[in-house]
Amino acid sequence: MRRVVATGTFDLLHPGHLFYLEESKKLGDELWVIVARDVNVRHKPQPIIPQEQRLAMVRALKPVDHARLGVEGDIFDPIREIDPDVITLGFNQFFKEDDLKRALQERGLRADVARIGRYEGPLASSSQIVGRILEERTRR
Ligand SMILES: Cc1cc2nc3c(=O)[nH]c(=O)nc-3n(C[C@H](O)[C@H](O)[C@H](O)COP(=O)(O)O)c2cc1C
Ligand SMILES: Nc1ncnc2c1ncn2[C@@H]1O[C@H](COP(=O)(O)OP(=O)(O)OP(=O)(O)O)[C@@H](O)[C@H]1O
Repeated sequence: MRRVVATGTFDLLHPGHLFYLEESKKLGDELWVIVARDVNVRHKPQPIIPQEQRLAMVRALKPVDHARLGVEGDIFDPIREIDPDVITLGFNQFFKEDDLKRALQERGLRADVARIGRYEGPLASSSQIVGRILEERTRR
């Protein structure tokens, strides 16, 4: 059984998220998703949707076999528990593949790292959806 781990914030689900998860699932038999905790989203504005609700929506998606919230502390703890064969990074995730590979090796974790491509859609970005709502609903 080949296990794949995908990660992300998944605020305001869109087809780009689905593409990332479908492509991740193709790399193995079982897809595990780690959903970022609100407190750990510091690289962009806080999510609109609360973490438990983001988790519930991700868990309901077809390619997803298991979904859980990440931890607040050491992000390698859930990886140790799941023991995946592959960890996928989305096209715009800030982690560099080589840095993540090195960090895994240093901790004795065997997972490989794969980068998934971009889905090109008119509104396949959480921040663009927020921008569009503000534009459309605040116009006088
Ligand atoms: C290997 C790995 C493990 C992660 N584990 C956690 C975790 O335990 N808790 C958490 O809040 N975020 C964790 N994250 C981070 C997020 O899920 C997400 O990748 C990060 O917030 C960037 O998200 P975005 O580009 O989807 O916004 C992990 C990321 C990676 C690459
Ligand atoms: N259009 C897309 N095509 C492919 N993968 C995507 C796309 N949008 C998001 N992803 C991937 O889905 C995962 C979760 O993404 P995230 O929650 O950061 O959404 P986002 O739409 O990129 O958010 P934001 O617009 O705020 O940066 C990440 O791995 C990300 O790279």
